Amino acid sequence: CPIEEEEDDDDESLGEQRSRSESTMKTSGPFHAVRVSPLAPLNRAHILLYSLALFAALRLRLHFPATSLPSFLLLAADLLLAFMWFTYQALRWRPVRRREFPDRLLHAVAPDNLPAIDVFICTADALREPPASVASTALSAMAFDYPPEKISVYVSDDGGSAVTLLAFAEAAKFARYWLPFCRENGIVTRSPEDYFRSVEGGEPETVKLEKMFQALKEKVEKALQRGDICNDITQGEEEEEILKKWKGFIRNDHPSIIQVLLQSSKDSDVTGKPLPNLIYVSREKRPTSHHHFKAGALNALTRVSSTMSNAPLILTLDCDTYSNDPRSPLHALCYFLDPAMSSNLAFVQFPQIFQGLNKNDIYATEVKRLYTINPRGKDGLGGPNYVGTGCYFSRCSLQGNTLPPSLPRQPTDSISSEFVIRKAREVTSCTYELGTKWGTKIGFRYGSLSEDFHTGLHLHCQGWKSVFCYPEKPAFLGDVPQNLNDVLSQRKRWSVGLFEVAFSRYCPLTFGTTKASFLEGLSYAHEAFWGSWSIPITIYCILPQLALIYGTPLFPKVSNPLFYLYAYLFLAAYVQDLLEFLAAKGTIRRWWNDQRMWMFIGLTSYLFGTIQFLLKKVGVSSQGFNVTSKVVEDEQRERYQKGVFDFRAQSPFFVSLGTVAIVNLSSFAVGLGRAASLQGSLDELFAQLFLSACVVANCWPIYEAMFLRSDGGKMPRMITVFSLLAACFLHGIGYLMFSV
Ligand SMILES: O=c1ccn([C@@H]2O[C@H](COP(=O)(O)OP(=O)(O)O[C@H]3O[C@H](CO)[C@@H](O)[C@H](O)[C@H]3O)[C@@H](O)[C@H]2O)c(=O)[nH]1
Ligand SMILES: [Mn+2]
Repeated sequence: CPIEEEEDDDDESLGEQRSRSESTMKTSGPFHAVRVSPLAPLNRAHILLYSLALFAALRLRLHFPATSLPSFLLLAADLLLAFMWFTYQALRWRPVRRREFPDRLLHAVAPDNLPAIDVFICTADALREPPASVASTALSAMAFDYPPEKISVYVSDDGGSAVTLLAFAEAAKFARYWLPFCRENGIVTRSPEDYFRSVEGGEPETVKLEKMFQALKEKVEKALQRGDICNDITQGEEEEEILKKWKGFIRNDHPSIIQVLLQSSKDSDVTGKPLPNLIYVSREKRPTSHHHFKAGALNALTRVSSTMSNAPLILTLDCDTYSNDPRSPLHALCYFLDPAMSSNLAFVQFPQIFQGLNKNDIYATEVKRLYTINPRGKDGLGGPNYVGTGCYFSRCSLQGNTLPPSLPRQPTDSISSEFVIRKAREVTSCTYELGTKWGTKIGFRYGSLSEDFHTGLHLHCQGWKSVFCYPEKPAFLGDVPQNLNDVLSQRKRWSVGLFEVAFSRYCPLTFGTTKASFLEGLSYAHEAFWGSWSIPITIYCILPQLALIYGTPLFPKVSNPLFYLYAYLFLAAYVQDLLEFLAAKGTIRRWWNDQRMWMFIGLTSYLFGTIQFLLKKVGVSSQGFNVTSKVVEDEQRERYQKGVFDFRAQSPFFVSLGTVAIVNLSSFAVGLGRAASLQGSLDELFAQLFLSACVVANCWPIYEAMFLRSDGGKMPRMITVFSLLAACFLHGIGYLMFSV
């Protein structure tokens, strides 16, 4: 019985409303409420106005003879901008906000009746994803405020590393102390790594646990450095026995390795309470068979867990996404246990929120639009995208209702019985999926490097719904890449993955709009075609600037009333973007960096991603899933924390950025010169001069890195030279285009 639509427009903030309702309405009432944004009507009115202006501007472009190359390019750019704008409006149509009342839920549902939860944690590279941190993420989920015997944590190790198994074997021992410690002291940050980062010393109990965790970390690090686990690292026969499983195998060629590290029915913590199940899984890998990256790993875990705990709910977590609020399961259950929703609710997605961002978020790694603004927009249509982590699924949405709920087994069989382990190994073998619907019709979907986007789209198209759950206190926190090259590479992977969906038979524009709903399809299309931002961004960052150098006007004069049409289109887009950003608790400085990174990403990740995707289409190259590194060197971390750009990499991305920076600097200088000396040219060329000025302002960190800095994060000399050469080349093209 949820409140379907509660359009109360009082001034109370959501937080206040929540605490008030929770304290006064403990007895009964719905578990959650939803409210449509009061801005929705305003958004719709603005959509109308803006689309009229857009239409007029496109007509104007068509009027110029599109025979000349520059007008043709500008027309192409404008059409793409219009397309991206249009698809985005679906997200502004009906944004909603929700809130949950977990206390009411606890009041209404006895602990015995709470459903079991299987937690999936993926890791893929012991060097880029430190195993002790992965174990810390697992511990944070094991320590949920939830009956421990109802929690099972499964870790998928695609990195095929004995060190990860060691870290988990150690974590299993540490859990005996850690879980009661959290419970008894009311600790909220239950990832030990993050808890001890913020808390130092204190009670003897705290100091003791800190020492234990430190010892765990050191042991794991020692093993990592050695690259081998010797007897002096392991302790006791039991651990040696466990680690033997990895003897003689390498990461891309090994059988399934499955180890039950904790078993709720047998193992208990130091106070005698049961512990959650903890299971290590490294699915079979052979060089000859495709493993489908993270989606493959998640599907393997889905099947392994169905042979063991088979919980009706599944939480997926990336190895760096630790729980920051032990009550997140209860928030999710406020939806899953609502009979009005549960029948077609596939998943409850929490936002991705990150720790360790620098003050002004120079690389815009918060990705506010993707992770917090857009999901609210989608939530009003049929539900947010799945974003890969911090998401509770109903198992049926992944496995289909047709599947037998569990394998036939004796109730007396424990999850570590020979029979169950044999089954689990069977379902994680390389050949198990051949000829099945895994990855196509059921489970996490294959065929895209953005498996999360792809899976969410499929579920919505099958008629499932989802919910965006955004409690005041971040439920999960993750890591961000801390240098520019890593950020740009990550976004390139995303854009390729999204293109793979956009140009498949599941294109959101056709498949999405018809199978889900028109607006949902549009909103999915907006993200699927992200990579195509590269075309208008590149054109607008180069072409008008070259024309300016040669004195060719491409936009109406300031004295022409049509100039105001362009001014409106430009300003309204940026101002609306800014307002939305601020409304989502952003700051102006962060917004500025966000729009700068949009431009940088367009000129690099999206551009290279588009090219790579095309090459892949014609069969030239293909890319795997490059795991983002979660290890940061001290020097880099320091630079990042100071908010200084890091260009220390021989990266082709930087040549692209450097070239655009130089072209704009020169056109801005020439343009200013023209405006000062030639009468009337400011009137004619103002729009282009303004555009150059904007790009120059955005490129400021690049000029610094090329010409002013001397620290380790400056632009490599070679990259500066290549950029200068490329800029000269572009000037030559400009000469041919505008002067001959
Ligand atoms: O073959 C693989 C590759 C990756 N992973 C895991 O996938 C997760 C995400 O990888 P990461 O390198 O951190 O990628 P990001 O770009 O930071 O991740 C975002 O984008 C991914 C899709 O590209 C989503 O899967 C993630 O949930 C989302 O946070 C990590 O836990 C990896 O261990 C695997 O398990 N197997
Ligand atoms: Mn990540």
